[in-house]
Amino acid sequence: MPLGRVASGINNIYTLFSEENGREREISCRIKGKKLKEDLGRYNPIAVGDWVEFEEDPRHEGSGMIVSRRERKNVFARLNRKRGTMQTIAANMDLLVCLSSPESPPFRPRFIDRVLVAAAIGDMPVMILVNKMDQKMDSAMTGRLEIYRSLGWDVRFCSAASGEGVDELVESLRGMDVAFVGQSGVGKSTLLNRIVPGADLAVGEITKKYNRGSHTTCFALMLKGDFPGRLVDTPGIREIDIAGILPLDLGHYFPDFQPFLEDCAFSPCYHDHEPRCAVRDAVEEGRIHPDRYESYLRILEQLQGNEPEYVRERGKN
Ligand SMILES: Nc1nc2c(ncn2[C@@H]2O[C@H](COP(=O)(O)OP(=O)(O)OP(=O)(O)O)[C@@H](O)[C@H]2O)c(=O)[nH]1
Ligand SMILES: [Zn+2]
Repeated sequence: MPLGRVASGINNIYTLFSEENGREREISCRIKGKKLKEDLGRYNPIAVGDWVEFEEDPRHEGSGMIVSRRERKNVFARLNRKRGTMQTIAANMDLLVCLSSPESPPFRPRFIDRVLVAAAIGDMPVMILVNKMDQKMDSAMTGRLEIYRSLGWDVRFCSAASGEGVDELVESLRGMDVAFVGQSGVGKSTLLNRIVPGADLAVGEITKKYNRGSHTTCFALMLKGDFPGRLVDTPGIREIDIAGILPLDLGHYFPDFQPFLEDCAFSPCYHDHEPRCAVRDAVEEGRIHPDRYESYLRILEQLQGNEPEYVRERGKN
């Protein structure tokens, strides 16, 4: 059965990229029988980046039915709070680029921390990319970026507007499947238009009143066009709610906590109220940045408020 890559999905109609005799075709598909066996009551059983098997309709060239989904190597997903289900934003990516900006919208390390946790749960590697490097960066921001770098994340800078840093970025992404996430208005569409000429993504004006962008992209979208590798644009995200892990395991998704996790007096330890907690001691001693610890506490609180059935559900698949 032919294999296709999910490039977009709107209102249960999916566009697949499928290669046939070295030629790329687009197939418009629905899910056969409306449900896949891989569908575990998720917000979306199929996500951009998925590999799926499909049957083409012999009477309508270019349209067909998705029959099954291949196992995923990784996912980037969040909890859709309204529906209480996991929403997969992209699957099978070599890299997730977490895009941010210094001033408009303002730098939000708390958001980046959530992206890093969600990506780690789904086994997706992350690059932290600061766009709009023409804007002013304060010392709190550069300090935070330095922490990410020291913890092993690739931290880069560019300006989609002027083009500075973009060539180096493109060089580092060559041949990879890469999804871009970020808050609305950080410049994803501007950057992708620059990287993939002809991508023609809508660029929104920053809503000045709130100093944040409005939603001009509606769904994740795998771009066509001239790039060696697949690039995926995602809608501007305001919040990322974490799910798929037990609250007690959250500390393992903070690499800066790793050296201390074994030394807490109580086991298990939530690292929030227990006496003689090695993580809290490390915060006191300045060995863990207090702001990273604050991110941890907020995510912990959110996880503890999740419905029980979404706590245990694995982030993957
Ligand atoms: N100063 C500056 N402005 C930029 C840069 N890159 C993009 N912008 C501006 O930022 C605004 C938002 O850009 P978009 O590309 O629409 O942002 P987005 O992240 O795609 O936003 P959503 O579609 O809402 O997710 C636009 O007015 C861009 O012109 C940059 O490097 N520097
Ligand atoms: Zn502890």
